[in-house]
This record gives sequence, structure tokens and C-alpha cells, in this order.
Amino acid sequence: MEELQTSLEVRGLSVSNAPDKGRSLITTKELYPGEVIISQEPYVCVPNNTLTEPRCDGCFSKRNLKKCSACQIVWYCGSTCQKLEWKLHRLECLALAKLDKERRMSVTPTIRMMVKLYLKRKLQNEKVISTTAMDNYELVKELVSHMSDIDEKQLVLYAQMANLVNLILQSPDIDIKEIAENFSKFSCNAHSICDSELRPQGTGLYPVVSIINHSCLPNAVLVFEGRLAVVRAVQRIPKDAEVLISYVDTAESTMNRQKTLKEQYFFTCTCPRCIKVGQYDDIKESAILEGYRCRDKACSGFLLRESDDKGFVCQQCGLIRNKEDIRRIVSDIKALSDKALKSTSSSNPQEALILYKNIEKLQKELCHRFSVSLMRTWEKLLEILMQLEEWKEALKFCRLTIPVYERVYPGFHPLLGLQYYSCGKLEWLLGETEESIKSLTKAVEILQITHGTNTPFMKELLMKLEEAHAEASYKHSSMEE
Ligand SMILES: C[S@@+](CC[C@H](N)C(=O)[O-])C[C@H]1O[C@@H](n2cnc3c(N)ncnc32)[C@H](O)[C@@H]1O
Repeated sequence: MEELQTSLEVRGLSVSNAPDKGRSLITTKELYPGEVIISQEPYVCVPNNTLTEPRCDGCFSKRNLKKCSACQIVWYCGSTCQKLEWKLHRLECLALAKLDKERRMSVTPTIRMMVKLYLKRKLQNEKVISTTAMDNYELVKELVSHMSDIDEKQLVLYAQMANLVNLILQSPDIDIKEIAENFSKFSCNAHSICDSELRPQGTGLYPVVSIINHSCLPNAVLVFEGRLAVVRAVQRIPKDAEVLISYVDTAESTMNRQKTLKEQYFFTCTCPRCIKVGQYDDIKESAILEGYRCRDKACSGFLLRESDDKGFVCQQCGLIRNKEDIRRIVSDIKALSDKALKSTSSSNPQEALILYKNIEKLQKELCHRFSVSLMRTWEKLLEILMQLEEWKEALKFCRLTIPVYERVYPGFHPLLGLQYYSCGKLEWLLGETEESIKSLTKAVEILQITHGTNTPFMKELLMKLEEAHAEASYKHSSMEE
């Protein structure tokens, strides 16, 4: 721990203990938006492999994959990644290769991550892999596990998973109870590794990044550059302040955020947004995010339940919406959503498109125009239309999401920046150069803070903006001639 404190000190950070939160990461110097607070390679990580969609164990790529011929579980895109992982995989491979076919099928990414955790500890103990202040098993020992908060069913599951890990490792000095506790640590400490566009690729354990606590109004953001976790400030953070990221989607209502935080991380958030729970502002916000729209289509009021529970009253114009009317639309949406889920999972985008358009129609009748459910449907429609290469319609839905994103996310939020980026790319493709410049400029403003400026992803975005500017001046000059 002392070694870690020294290593953090040079980065302008320290670890302190708070009675209500446990360890916290504190600044010892002022930080500015876009500044890297801390970055860390994973102690262990695994790609989110499925049987039908494997990824490379080194870089998580889906291209040019070859299966490890010995264990038949792990994939690589080439010798560079294979070499990078070799010290660890050599041992893992020997262990996995001994499993019968049926057992091999039950080796999920989480099981593999645990196997790798113990193998890395072994290799570090034997000094085959070096140890640093930010890369050692002692840091894993410090992670919270919340074992006493976990219900019986979950404990049984962890015990079963621990037995499988034990069977794979076949090492006498490993304690099954400790493995089960480590599964619990994974659940509240591991991070989903996403690409620059926030698409999940894998899961990793970053024991120093895991010291950072949660706030629904965070001052920092976690993004990944390959497997490297990078935490950047999204606002000015004064000296002696706590670094805070969000563990959940901050677009959700207070009740939903609190529910997720309680179920997965076992705490009640007391951030400035959460302490307002039950107050008028928070009730209004939840009614907008999750509630219904006014019967009068021209009214933008939000609705609250009537005291006699017969319906919902618009808080702007007083019109009442009948409970039965609402129940009917809710049930129609539910039936359509169930069907839509099946059609997207069975890769029928045309059918999914029709279903989601019908859902959107009903949600527009039912929900407030800033509702999260409507926003999620627009996101889904955008995704399907992109898949179908229906650029013009895709742009329509991308544009619809922006005002909602602007409302539900803070100014420097990666999702907002990425949505502007998508808009800009679509506008560029459709020849709307001036609009594209506006959208790409907004994307740059946000993403240079959340993603930095030096990554290939950002360089590509900056190049696209440059191209759009060049195209615009070419258009201007040809019009003048
Ligand atoms: C990833 S860890 C964060 C570091 C942790 N405080 C520690 O001591 O290792 C997540 C756990 O920290 C605690 N935590 C995180 N944010 C919190 C908050 N805003 N309020 C209270 N507890 C919090 C919860 O126990 C949660 O399960």
C-alpha cells in the first residue's frame, strides 16, 4: 500500500478512507478538463467471447482469428497478440486442455478471468512476470467483496464457479472460499472494457481504477484505449477533492440508478442528485424520464398520479389521462417489445425495423418527449437503420436523440460526443457538409476532453472534420465562380 501511495503521489493523487465509502481516490493537485488522472493496464482481462462471436485474447479484435489448437478455447488474431499473452496462456492452456468437452463448454469469460487471476499471481510469485506498485495481487486483496451482503442463491453460484476454477487449476494451495470471494470482488470492481465508441469488448480488473467511487454527477470519466483504462477529468477538480466516476447510466431516473447501485454495489448513493430523491425537482425529473405525456399534444407538461389513483394529471394544463388508456398502450408496447427483441436476436433487421417503428409510434402517444424509453427506441432504430444502410432515416433518428442526450447527460459526456460524431458522419455521407461541420465540431469539443487528442480514434475524427472544412470551402469557391 505504501508503494502504491508513492506511485500515486507523483500523479497528484492519494488514497484516503471514508467511513461510509471505504477507500477513495483524492487529488493532491488541481486538475483540468481533459487531463488524465490515472491510467492502468488490467491485472487480468478477458474478451467477451461467445461461441458464435469469438475475439482475440490480446486485442479483442474479431478479425483473422485462429483458435489455440491445444486448448480449443482461446483465439488470437496473430503472433503479436499470442506472444503478448504467452506466459500466462501457456499455463492456462495446459489446464484447459485437460478438461473434457462438456466442461470446456462451461468455461465462460468470467471463469477464465478467475483462472488467469490465479495464474498471474503464481507467475508473479515465481518472478516470471514482474510486479509493480500498480500491478500486484496485494491490490486485488484490498478490493471490497461485499460477501456479507450477498444472498444465498448468489453464494451458491459463486461456490459452484469456484469449484470449476479449482478443478481447472488443480493447485493444492488455492482456497475455494477465497475464489468465491474473488468472484464477488469481480462483480463490484471489474470493468467492462469498451472500444472508443463505447461498445463492450471484454472485462478487466483494474485494482487501482477500482479505488474510484461513484457519483451520479461525476467529475471524471473512464474510457479505454485498447485494454488500457484511462480516467480523465471532465471538469476542473480542485486539490483535495475526491475523484468520482459513474458506475451507472446517468440518464436513468434516481430510483432506477439507486436500484442498480444497491443491487450490484450494495450502497445507497448520496450524491447531490440522489439526495434530492422525494423532493419536487426529483419527482418532476423522474416523471419526465419515465412518465407519460399530456393528452394535449401541444402541451409539454409532465404528469403525476392523481390522489384518488384514477389517472394522471398534467402539471402544466391540468388535463387528466385515464389510467385504462395508459394501461392499454403500455401493454401494447410490451407485446411489441417482446417480439422486437426476438427479431433482433434472430438477425431479422427488416422485421425489427417495423416493430420498433410501431413501438415508437405508441411511445410518442404515451411518453414525455424527453423520456428515456423513447430515447432508447430511437437509439435502436438508429442502430437497425445503420445496419440496413438507410442513411437518411438513420440521420433522422440520430438527430432526434441529441436534444434528449443534451438534457440527460452533462456537457462533457462521451455518449453525447459520440452521438454528434454519428450525426456528423451521416451528414457528411449525405452531402450535408455545413451541418456535418457543426456536428463534427461539437463531437471534437466533447470527445477531446473525454477521449484525449492523441488516439487513432480522435485523429480520425479530426481528419474527418478537416475534410469537411475542405469540402465546404471547395463548394463555396465553385459557387463563386
Ligand atoms: C469499485 S469499489 C470503490 C472503492 C471502494 N470504496 C474500496 O474501498 O475499495 C465499489 C464499492 O465502493 C463503495 N462505494 C462506491 N461509491 C460509493 C458511494 N458513492 N457511496 C458509498 N459507497 C460507495 C461501495 O461499497 C461499492 O461497492
